[in-house]
Amino acid sequence: MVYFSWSGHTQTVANIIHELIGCDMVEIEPEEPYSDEYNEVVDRFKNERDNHILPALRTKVENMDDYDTLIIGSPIWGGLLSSPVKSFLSGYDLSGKKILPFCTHGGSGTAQSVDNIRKLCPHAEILLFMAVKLQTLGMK
Ligand SMILES: Cc1cc2nc3c(=O)[nH]c(=O)nc-3n(C[C@H](O)[C@H](O)[C@H](O)COP(=O)(O)O)c2cc1C
Repeated sequence: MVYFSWSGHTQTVANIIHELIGCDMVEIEPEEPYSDEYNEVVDRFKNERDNHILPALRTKVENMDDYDTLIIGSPIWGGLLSSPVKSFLSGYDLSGKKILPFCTHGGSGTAQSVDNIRKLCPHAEILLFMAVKLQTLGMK
């Protein structure tokens, strides 16, 4: 499983899945961390979105060939997959692998994130998608 989480919600869900199934788990970390300030994150995200910027990542999975199934967790940002998860998916050839995506969001559901994954991984098989609303986690 790989996931990115800015404010901890996606990490909470990742931890629950990890506890249930005991898979390998890797957190996607950008080389330049996102600010702790919400407004600054929104500005950076908009710049990345509008200029098609994929942030460089510190995280590398050297043995991707060892896995045939990938669980991918992302917050929804502006109706999209978060930029670091886009970066991650664009960095590997996931052809022939199974992808089980999940997202956390504040109300918009999966929005365009499944389409984002389809475009970035055109030859992967995308299975069940899970969307978790913050309120479900007891968060606001
Ligand atoms: C830059 C940014 C954009 C967001 N855009 C949306 C959105 O379009 N729809 C939505 O439901 N929630 C949106 N949210 C809320 C997050 O999806 C939600 O808080 C998510 O659970 C955060 O996950 P995290 O704590 O793992 O970072 C946005 C949050 C941020 C920081």
